[in-house]
Amino acid sequence: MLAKDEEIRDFIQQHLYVAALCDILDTLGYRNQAMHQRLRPLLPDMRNCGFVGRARTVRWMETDYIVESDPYGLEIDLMDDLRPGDVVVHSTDYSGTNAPWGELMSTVARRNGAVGCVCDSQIRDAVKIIAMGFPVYYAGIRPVDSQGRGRVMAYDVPIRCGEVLVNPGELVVADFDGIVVIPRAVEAQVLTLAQERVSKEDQARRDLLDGRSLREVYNKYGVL
Ligand SMILES: O=C([O-])CC(=O)C(=O)O
Ligand SMILES: [Mg+2]
Repeated sequence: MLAKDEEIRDFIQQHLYVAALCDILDTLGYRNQAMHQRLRPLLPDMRNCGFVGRARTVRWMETDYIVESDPYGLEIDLMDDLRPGDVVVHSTDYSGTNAPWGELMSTVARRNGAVGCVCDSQIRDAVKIIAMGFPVYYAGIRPVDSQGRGRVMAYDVPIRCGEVLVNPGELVVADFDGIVVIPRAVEAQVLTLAQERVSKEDQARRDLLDGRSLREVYNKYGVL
């Protein structure tokens, strides 16, 4: 991530959360930016299971053969090309035939500075990834290698993951509630509006604890 991106990441981590970002995207007409609820965090610490980073997208294709000359192909090239602040985002594997993410992928990703992975497919080496503390969101756990089952057709291309179209470089924010993808065109606007939203929620919470009715508080701040 660039210095500016590091500031964005710190700002989101300190002040925002996924639900607030989703509400702001709703108001801007982007109502389908939250990934499907099948994608859940692997890390058991619900306060520290997420991440903020930029999408490195991976488009998979199911296969039933091994390419003997280079069984992993572009999958290896992408991993070696990861940079600080990246989030690896794998396209959906509805059949769940393949586990492209595991402990070694987590190891190289972290070493290269990547902050997380969304694998809308299977993962393996789950206990070892938890021990490492690398944030992964996954659709299932299954101990089968990708070799001969799936192949990366391209990376850094638009993909579908968790029923959301993800473009390379888009901001991906994950916490215990789930994962949201913020389109580039509205990124700055979303961050500003989400901050206002959070401060309204803070005021609403205070008023509720002071004994005001939900109707009164909702009428005053317009947030829920
Ligand atoms: O082999 C794979 O693709 C996944 C895996 O086990 C690892 O990353 O350690
Ligand atoms: Mg492994």
